[in-house]
Amino acid sequence: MTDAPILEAKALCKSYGLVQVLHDVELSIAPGESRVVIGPNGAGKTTLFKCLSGEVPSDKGVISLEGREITGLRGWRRVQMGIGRTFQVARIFPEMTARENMTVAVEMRDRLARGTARRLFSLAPAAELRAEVDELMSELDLAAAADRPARILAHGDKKRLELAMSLALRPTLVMLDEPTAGMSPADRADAVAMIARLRDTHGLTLLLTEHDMEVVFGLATRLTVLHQGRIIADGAPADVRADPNVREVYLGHD
Ligand SMILES: Nc1ncnc2c1ncn2[C@@H]1O[C@H](COP(=O)(O)OP(=O)(O)OP(=O)(O)O)[C@@H](O)[C@H]1O
Repeated sequence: MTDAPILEAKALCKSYGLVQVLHDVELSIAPGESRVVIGPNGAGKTTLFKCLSGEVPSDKGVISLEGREITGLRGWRRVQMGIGRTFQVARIFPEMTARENMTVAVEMRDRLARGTARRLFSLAPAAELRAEVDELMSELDLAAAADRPARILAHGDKKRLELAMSLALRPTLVMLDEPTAGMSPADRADAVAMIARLRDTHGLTLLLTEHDMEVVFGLATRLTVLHQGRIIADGAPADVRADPNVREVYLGHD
């Protein structure tokens, strides 16, 4: 692991109207880290993700990806540069089958790489792309759901499909916004094991938000605590867990 950060945010600020949601947020994520951002509801975690991924513009501050400034870049450019993202509610194409969803993602990655993204999609990609779709679907336990419309998939299948689609874009950093939200405890444990396995096999750096403490401490190599839009702690999970200030505003409520 080198010390040069994959993702860095400096003095990041964001307001919605008159309400300032992020105050001078500083974040530095090293390659191979699994960083989990925790904090009470409304702390600004999703807003931070949106600013980092380019879904909303930040008002002030600088964001860099592998040393290159990305602050003003649109979301799709950041995806192209290696940021993958999943959402609290899975964003998939509901009327297409799981396999068609995957095909769109794999084809898009291939077309962006070859500069042919504007051509019409046929959903009949080359054999090697079809093989890649099959491989990713079986890696994420989606083979049985492949030919079902995405809208009727079970909750966990939808979340895994969205994750598989983001992996199809071959990201270096994957941002997961509450990846186990709405799951049963058993499904949560499976999701943690799968995320850890994917991280290791694909060599991913992870940035997550999560409320479930078993998930947090099961995945985090480093924790950042956000409270009212400010970072109040950042460090090794055991140190953050023991921090009296963190216990006061968040962890002590468990
Ligand atoms: N589009 C928006 N317009 C106005 N205010 C917003 C908007 N999005 C979020 N907010 C406000 O910004 C604050 C931070 O919200 P955000 O969703 O980032 O918090 P969070 O830490 O992700 O919360 P949760 O854990 O509940 O998902 C909240 O007070 C929220 O009401």
